[in-house]
Amino acid sequence: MELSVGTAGTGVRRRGGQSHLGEDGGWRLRGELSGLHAGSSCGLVLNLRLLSITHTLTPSHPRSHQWAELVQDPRWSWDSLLPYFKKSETWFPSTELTRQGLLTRDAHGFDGPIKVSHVTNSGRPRNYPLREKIRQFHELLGCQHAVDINAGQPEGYAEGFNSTYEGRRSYAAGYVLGANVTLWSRSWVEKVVVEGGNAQGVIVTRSGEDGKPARVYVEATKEVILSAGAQSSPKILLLSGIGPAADLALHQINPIVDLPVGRNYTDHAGIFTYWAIDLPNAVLGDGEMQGPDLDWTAGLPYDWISFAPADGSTRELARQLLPPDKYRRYSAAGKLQIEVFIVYTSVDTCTRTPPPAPGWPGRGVFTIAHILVDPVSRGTVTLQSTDPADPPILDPQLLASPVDRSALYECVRDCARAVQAVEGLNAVEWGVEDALRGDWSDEAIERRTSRMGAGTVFHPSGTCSMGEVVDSECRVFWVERLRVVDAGVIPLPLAAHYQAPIYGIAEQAAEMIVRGL
Ligand SMILES: Cc1cc2nc3c(=O)[nH]c(=O)nc-3n(C[C@H](O)[C@H](O)[C@H](O)COP(=O)(O)OP(=O)(O)OC[C@H]3O[C@@H](n4cnc5c(N)ncnc54)[C@H](O)[C@@H]3O)c2cc1C
Repeated sequence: MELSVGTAGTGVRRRGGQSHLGEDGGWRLRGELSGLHAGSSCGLVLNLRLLSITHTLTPSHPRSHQWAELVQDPRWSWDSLLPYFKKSETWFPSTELTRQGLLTRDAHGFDGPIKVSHVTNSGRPRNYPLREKIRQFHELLGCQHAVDINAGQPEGYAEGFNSTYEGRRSYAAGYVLGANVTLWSRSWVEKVVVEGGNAQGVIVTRSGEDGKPARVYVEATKEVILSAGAQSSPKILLLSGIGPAADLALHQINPIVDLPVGRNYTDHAGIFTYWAIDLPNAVLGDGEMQGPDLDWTAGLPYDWISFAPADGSTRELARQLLPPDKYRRYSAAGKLQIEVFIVYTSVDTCTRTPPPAPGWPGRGVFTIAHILVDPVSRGTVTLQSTDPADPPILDPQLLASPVDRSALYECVRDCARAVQAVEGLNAVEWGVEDALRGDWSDEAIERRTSRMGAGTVFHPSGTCSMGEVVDSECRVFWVERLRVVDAGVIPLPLAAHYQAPIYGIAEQAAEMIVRGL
C-alpha cells in the first residue's frame, strides 16, 4: 500500500451531465478511464491502484465450470486454472487457520512471485480495533464464516487477504522477464497490420529521447499478442478493421472481419456508504499510523470480506426477466452476486468531481463497499474517432438492468440495517443530509449514488469475449497469427477481483502459445 500526500487523482472524463443515472435509471459512464478519484483520509490520498483489495483466486462460484461450459473447453474451469493461480503465489496463511489446523494448502502456491498474505499474517501487526465488531456485521448480514474463500468456495465471510506482505505490494512487474524479452516503454500500439487474413505486425508510436514521437512498423515473426486490457485491446482491433461491421462503417475503416469486438463489456458496479462511529482511534487517520500492535501501513485497512448470492426477490426478478440460459447461470447453486467489505477509512472510487461533501473525509469514518460481482447488464467499447490518440468511448451500462439494480440496492439496505445493529458501534451514516439518512428506498439510494460513493471498482472485462471474438486458445477468429490475452477475453463476470484471474489467463495462454511453436 502506498500513501501519498497530494490531491486526489483525475476522475473519469465523462460526457454529459454529472449524474451516474441514465434516463432508464441505469448508470452511465462514458469516456476515458484516466484514473480514479480516490478517497482521502486526513490529507492522505489512498492510491487504490496500489491497494490490492484481494488477490482473489476464485473465478465465480465453487469449482465453477460456467466459463468452461460456455466455450466448451475444460481448460477454463476453476480446477484447470488452479495450477496457474498457484504458480503465481507465495501464500502467507491466516494465523487463525493455522492454529485451528484448517489450512487449505492444496489450493495455494508457496514459491510464486506474488506474496499473498492474510490480515493476521502479513508481516506487520494489524490488530485493527474493530475486528470483532465488523465480524459481527458480516454475521448480521447472514453470512457464515468460511474457512478460505480463495479455495474454490467463496460464499460466506472470511479473513481478508491481499497481495501485500510487510507493507509492500506484489504485482506483475515483479515477474522476472526472460533474457529474450525486449521491453519498450513510452510506446503505443496504434493498430495491427493484417494482410491476406494474417496478422503481419503492429504500428507503434514511440516517444524518442528528444520527446518527439516516431511511428514504427514492427513485424511479427510468429504472431501478434495483444494485451492492452479490456478497454484498449478492442480499440486497437477496431482501428485494425476487426469489429462490428456497422462500427467500422461509421468510421470508414476498411473492414477485415465482422466480429462483436467491444460488445459484452461488463464491470463490477460498486456503491460506497460512509459511517461515522464514536469510538476513538478505531480507524485509519485517527491516532498513530504505526505502533507496536497496530501498523496501518501493513496492508489494506480491513479485516473481513464476504460474498453472497443475490436476495430472493432479485432472483425472482431474474427468473422473470432473463432468458432461460442466462437465468440458469445466474441461479446455479453457489453462484454469487454480492461482495461486501468494510475499509477502515473513507474510500471512493466514484468518478465525479469535485469531491462531494464538505469536510471530506471526516475523522472516525469507515466505508462499506457494496459490490455487484455478477452483473447481467452489458455495455460497449466503441471508437470515438480513427485517431489512435483518442480514448475509446466506454459505456459499461452499469446497473442498466433492473435485476442488477435490485441486487445491489437490496445489498445496500441489508448492510445499512446490519451496521446499525452492531453492538457498541453506534454507526451513523455520514455525508448525507438528515432528510436522506434513514431513507433506504431505491430513489434515496440513487440520490446518494448521484452525489457520492458510486461507480465501478475497475474490473472491466468481456470486450474480446472468448467464444465470440477469440477461440479458447485466445486466437482471434478468422485472423491468423493474432491473439488477445487480457481481461477482455473473460466471457462472463467473475466473483473475483481480476488481478489473479488475469495471471491465470496469462500463464495458461503462455503455455498454449509455447505448445504451438
Ligand atoms: C484503479 C484500479 C484498482 C484495481 N484494484 C484491484 C485490486 O485491488 N485487486 C485486483 O485483483 N484487481 C484490481 N484491479 C483490476 C486489475 O488491475 C485489472 O483487472 C488487471 O490489471 C487487468 O489486466 P489486463 O492485463 O487485462 O490489463 P492491464 O493491467 O490494464 O494491462 C494493459 C496494459 O496495456 C497497456 N496499453 C494499453 N493500450 C496500449 C496501447 N495502445 N499500446 C501499448 N500498450 C497499451 C497499458 O498501459 C497497460 O500496461 C484494479 C484496477 C484498477 C484500474
